[in-house]
Amino acid sequence: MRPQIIVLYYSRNGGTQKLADAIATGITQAGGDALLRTVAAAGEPASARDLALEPDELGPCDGLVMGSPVRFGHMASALQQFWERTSSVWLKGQLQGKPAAVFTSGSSMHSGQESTLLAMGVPLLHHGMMLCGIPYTEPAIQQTQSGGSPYGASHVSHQQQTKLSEHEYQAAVALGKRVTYAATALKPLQQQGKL
Ligand SMILES: Cc1cc2nc3c(=O)[nH]c(=O)nc-3n(C[C@H](O)[C@H](O)[C@H](O)COP(=O)(O)O)c2cc1C
Repeated sequence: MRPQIIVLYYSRNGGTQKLADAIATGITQAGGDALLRTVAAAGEPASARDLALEPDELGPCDGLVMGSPVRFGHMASALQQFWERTSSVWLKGQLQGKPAAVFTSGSSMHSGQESTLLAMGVPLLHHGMMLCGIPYTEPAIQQTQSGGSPYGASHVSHQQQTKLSEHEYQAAVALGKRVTYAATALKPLQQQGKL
């Protein structure tokens, strides 16, 4: 069976959603199925395109990639609130030993992308997930003049520009592939409870 990878994101203006789509492309190219899911923020309409993720969908997945806009150097509260609904998943260890990765969109350089990426990894580590970054052997990480980092995929949106640069796109595709290959490789050990 093809690895089922959840791409969970929140996006108000579309930049983070563009990264989610590039990551989904990488997942598909690596032989997996990308399940694009979102969360609704209080006072905002639900996504017209992707379903809202419910915690009970986490158990069957083989990996998860999570993305958020930068919100004062941190992830959006809608995503934090989602993780606060996952205690039963955590108690059963349903994400333990599965690969994960993170991505973000922020309006300018040096204004919180790295702190947001690192903060998003924290709940995933609490769930026992195996966090993947993007290695420096990926040319886009070496060459980018905007987003893309060893901590995860990213986009610099400057005045709400949602179009990804070529390097941002390539880094996001590479991250989707890496999580999918990791899910394929880890699944036997994960199912035996060795991770
Ligand atoms: C409340 C708020 C706080 C924000 N804080 C930051 C920030 O700390 N650093 C930054 O680069 N952008 C910040 N932004 C801008 C968004 O992160 C940026 O526009 C992002 O690309 C939006 O992603 P989206 O297109 O997926 O909605 C903030 C935006 C809002 C509304």
